[in-house]
Amino acid sequence: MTILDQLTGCARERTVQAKLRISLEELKQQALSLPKGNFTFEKAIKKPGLSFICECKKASPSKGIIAQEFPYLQIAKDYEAAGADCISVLTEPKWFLGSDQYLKKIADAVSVPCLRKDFTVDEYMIYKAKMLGASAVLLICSILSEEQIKEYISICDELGLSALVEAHDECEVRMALNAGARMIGVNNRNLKDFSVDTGNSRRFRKLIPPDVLFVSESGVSSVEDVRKLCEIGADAVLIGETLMRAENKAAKLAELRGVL
Ligand SMILES: O=P(O)(O)OC[C@@H](O)[C@@H](O)c1c[nH]c2ccccc12
Repeated sequence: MTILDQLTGCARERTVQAKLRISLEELKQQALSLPKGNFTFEKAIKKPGLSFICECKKASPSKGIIAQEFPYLQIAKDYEAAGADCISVLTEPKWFLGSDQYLKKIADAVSVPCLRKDFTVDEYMIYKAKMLGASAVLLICSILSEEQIKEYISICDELGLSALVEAHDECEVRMALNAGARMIGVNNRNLKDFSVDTGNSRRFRKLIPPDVLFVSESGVSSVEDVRKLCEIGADAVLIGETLMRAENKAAKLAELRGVL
């Protein structure tokens, strides 16, 4: 079994457990009774220039523990103060050591839009993301069918959430486009073997039409990486590990944004 199979299996199991506490119908009703979102995540990325999505992540399956100390609220506030356009929060508990509560507390404390970074395998998780204060959810092509992506995008539309549809190869980019994605994240990391190649973003950029937002995800570690991604016309970069390992996150973000 690959790690991706295990991650999706766990996400299904978490959903089964959560449904015992609150049924899908009840959660759906609660989520739909909240004020509709305003697609703020997409809007933040649409602004001219390269946008920065900064990630709060304690650990990952490929790197183990990345941050021994994890004052997630302070990290999120530092990101915001240093000019992050959006914040990505891992909620997957087992491999990424994330938590729904991290997202809820961060979304309450900052005014930039937050992405629920998790392995969405059930519509339940989208309603839950809304309840937690997220402005966007991640839909990973390699674990979903085109039909599911379509269906989940329409649930997001109903809630005013943005969907970041993640693709790792040409076939998945086409699948995302066919499903009506307005925002595609090209993952430079292969979730099957964890190899990283920022050339993915360069290769797939031309497949993505100009009216679809293009986010380059993973493995961005230097000003040079950022400059190259800017050159190919990325709308945003999603950076986790590089920021999480930096002692001074604000300074690191300023350096990557070219402000220093
Ligand atoms: O830490 P990095 O290499 O900067 O990567 C961030 C982000 O792209 C990565 O965490 C990620 C990309 N796709 C995912 C899907 C699930 C969990 C995590 C991810």
